[in-house]
Amino acid sequence: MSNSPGRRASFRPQQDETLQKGKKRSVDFYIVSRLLGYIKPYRTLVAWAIAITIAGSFLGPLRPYLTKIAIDDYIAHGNLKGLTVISIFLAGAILLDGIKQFITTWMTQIIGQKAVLDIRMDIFRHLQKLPARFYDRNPIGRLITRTTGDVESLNEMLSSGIITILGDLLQLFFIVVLMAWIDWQLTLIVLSILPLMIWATIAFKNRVRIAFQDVLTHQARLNTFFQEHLTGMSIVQLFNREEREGRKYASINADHRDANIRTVLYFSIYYPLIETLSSAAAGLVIWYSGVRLLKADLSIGVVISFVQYIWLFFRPLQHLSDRFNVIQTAIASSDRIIRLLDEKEGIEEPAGKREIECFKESIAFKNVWFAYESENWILKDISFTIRHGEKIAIVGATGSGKTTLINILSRLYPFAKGSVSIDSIELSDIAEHSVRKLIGVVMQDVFLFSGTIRENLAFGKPDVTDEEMREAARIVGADRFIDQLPGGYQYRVLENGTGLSSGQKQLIAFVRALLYNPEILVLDEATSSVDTETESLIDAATARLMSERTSIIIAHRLSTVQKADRIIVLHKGVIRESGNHQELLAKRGLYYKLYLLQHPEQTLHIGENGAPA
Ligand SMILES: Nc1ncnc2c1ncn2[C@@H]1O[C@H](COP(=O)(O)OP(=O)(O)OP(=O)(O)O)[C@@H](O)[C@H]1O
Repeated sequence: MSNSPGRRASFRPQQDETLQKGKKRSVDFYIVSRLLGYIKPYRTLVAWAIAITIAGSFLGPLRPYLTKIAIDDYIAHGNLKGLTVISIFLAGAILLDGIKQFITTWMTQIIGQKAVLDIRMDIFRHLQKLPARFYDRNPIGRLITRTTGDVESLNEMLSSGIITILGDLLQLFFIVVLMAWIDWQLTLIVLSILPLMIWATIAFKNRVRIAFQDVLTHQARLNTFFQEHLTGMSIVQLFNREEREGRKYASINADHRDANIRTVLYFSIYYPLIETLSSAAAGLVIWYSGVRLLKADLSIGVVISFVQYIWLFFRPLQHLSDRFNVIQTAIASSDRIIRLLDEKEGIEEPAGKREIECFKESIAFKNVWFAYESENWILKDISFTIRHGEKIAIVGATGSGKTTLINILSRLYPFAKGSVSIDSIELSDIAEHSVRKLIGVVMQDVFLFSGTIRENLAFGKPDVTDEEMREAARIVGADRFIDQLPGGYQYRVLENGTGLSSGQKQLIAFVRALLYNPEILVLDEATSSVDTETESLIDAATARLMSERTSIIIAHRLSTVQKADRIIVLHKGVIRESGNHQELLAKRGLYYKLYLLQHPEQTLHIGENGAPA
């Protein structure tokens, strides 16, 4: 029946497909227009490359035609002078064609490299603006693939794609015109193969496009896994996971290989097929030429020129399918790159944000609620005030939300409900860079870049003088160990501070923070234990860093906690207690329990009333 459910259902995919196609076309158009934006600065170079390609595209097709004239008009009539002249023309055409190829290759490569440099810069600048939330969702390996594999395939299109396609199309046009000019019947034989070839090319193109996308997806997975395991190699080794991680890698690697093999399979079918079709065309031309030669209806020059034309004709055709491939892959890559560049979440700061030059009065959290994911509240109804010059310690069990509190204050994550203000100005109304200038954060895990100690210390203040740097290192107490390093301040730190102890890295982070000289210091104290000497060094350094500065410290060590003007006790995202060390001990509440848990040896020193003896 015509209106059976099955029949009706069959309409849907078709409609969807049409919609999809329409959407895809507009997406492709959008991508192309964005890419053109990157080419625009080099339009003069592009114009030259196009002009030279157009001007030189007849040189290749001219060669068989000149060969035909040489044979039929001069060799056949024993005209040596004519033969010499035509040979000079032929040599000139070959030479000019070579020069044209050199110039266009050189120019298109330059255009590609320049545009790709701009794209890479845009990606990097954009990544620097993206918020922490974005990095929670996107594995580093995938992002690395954007600036390597994806940018590379884009480079291939920009440098060898479009202009070469134009050259190939023009060459095909001239070849067909010259062939038809010489002999239309033989031309029809050559063209008769074309439908088959176009069909094979389209079928190949579609399959290879999908397969290439698959390869890139697997490539990103491979990179993510590889990058993650290189970073965490010591954990892999310490937990004896080499074998199992090796197996996991083998599986991802095998998927990548299979995806590649699929593309190779299509190529290994397509190229011999095209070869066979071209040979079939050549065979047909030779057979038909033979028939006409026997009837003395054709000259030998025509036959030789056509044999040359067949190879000239099918080569650009083959090139074209290659180029379309490059373009398809590059469009898929561009789509991913442009989607990344269009990622606007949290990066567009509306104009008119306030600048704060200095911190005068207080930081106030009022009924702040925060969740990393939907309604899974990590901070619940947090309210507290920090006055200028106060030193606040935040304590609480692991996972209670201490770091999250700091993440909110330094605007790494936006909060959902409530208000956070600095000097009565809403945090969200202050320009991001102004907040970050005001607040200096020392993270628990110190991150150092590969480079010299000096470069790492000057990260927040690039124009720092040697004297200032030495003075800051002296204040923090880092000068002694830095001086003992080979090369001192010029000592090269390896990636992420490898080669330095965790205590040394802490001290470097302190000097870096001191040089940045923020009005509000936020310090996530390291939990890893260091030897007693370094401990006392870090203790003293912390005290110096905090002195005469509003400080908020996630405190793990008793000495820091005791020195704080006020301690905020967090428990499962809620402020449970607040007060100074003695007040909180006297309360015998959560702080008291935490304190005893971390410092059982201190029990004896606590008097009956809860105050330290
Ligand atoms: N980027 C994130 N995405 C999702 N959840 C997160 C993220 N960072 C932290 N969390 C979750 O938020 C909660 C609070 O984490 P937070 O790092 O603030 O705790 P903390 O008190 O600083 O702990 P610790 O003392 O162990 O450093 C934890 O349950 C943690 O799993």
